[in-house]
Amino acid sequence: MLVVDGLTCRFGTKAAVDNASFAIAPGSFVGVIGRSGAGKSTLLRSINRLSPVSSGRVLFNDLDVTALRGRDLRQWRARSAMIFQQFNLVGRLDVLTNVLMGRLAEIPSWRSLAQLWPAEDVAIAMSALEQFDMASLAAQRADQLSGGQQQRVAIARALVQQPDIILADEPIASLDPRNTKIVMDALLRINKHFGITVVCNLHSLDLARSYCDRLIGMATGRVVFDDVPAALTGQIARELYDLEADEVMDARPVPPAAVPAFGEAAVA
Ligand SMILES: Nc1ncnc2c1ncn2[C@@H]1O[C@H](COP(=O)(O)OP(=O)(O)OP(=O)(O)O)[C@@H](O)[C@H]1O
Repeated sequence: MLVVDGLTCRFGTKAAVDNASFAIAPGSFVGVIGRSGAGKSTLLRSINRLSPVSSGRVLFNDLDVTALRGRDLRQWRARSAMIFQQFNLVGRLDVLTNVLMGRLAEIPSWRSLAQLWPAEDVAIAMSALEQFDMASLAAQRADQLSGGQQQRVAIARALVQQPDIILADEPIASLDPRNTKIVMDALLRINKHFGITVVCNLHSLDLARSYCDRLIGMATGRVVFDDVPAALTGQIARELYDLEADEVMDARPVPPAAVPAFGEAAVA
């Protein structure tokens, strides 16, 4: 169970996250929604401890995440894998090595510096790539891939961390509709097949309603909505986005997300 308890993250006098509290049960697929600047990224980054916490706590089971330092903090960052909008791959390295980076917390640094990856880790990384139809591209430089392919490599890297939770910070913001679906389906498969909790910042309400089993709505740093997608009325959406409801609630929802089996993703 992930518990966010009175979490506040300040930048100067501005509270990017303001007294946020909620609990997320294992295996959930939670969407964090809200307009630009609402505090979604800061919330995810503070759970991973990439952004500093001003007050309040993040707890994971018995672990006080906010109090972690040094090696314990590094281990938490491996257990709470981040996926970023801009993929954050090392472009000059091949795909397999990028995925193996997800194993860094498990192996001595001299081995990774010398790129002496244990055979078992190579097998884990290749298996992750296979699950996203990316194994044939293992030797290719990461910067030669399309955006959708790069994000699948980033998801494979997150998966080999064997995380308890994946924190995806607008993972589809730079992708076209086809790759958006491929990447969201990949996150859904990880969630349903491995039971890994996914918390995903999304701009699109339609995607959030299609893929998530719960939505947390933020406005000016505060949690102002926390419920199942069906409870998100046009009125609440209008308040969240400060727009006319029909501007944010598409009348044609994205087709419901059936959970695709591994290996079904098309190579983009
Ligand atoms: N490192 C920082 N230094 C100063 N202010 C910051 C920093 N990071 C975020 N902020 C501010 O905190 C607020 C929340 O930003 P955040 O990026 O968390 O929002 P968001 O909902 O993720 O927005 P977007 O959807 O545009 O990414 C914004 O006003 C932003 O300018």
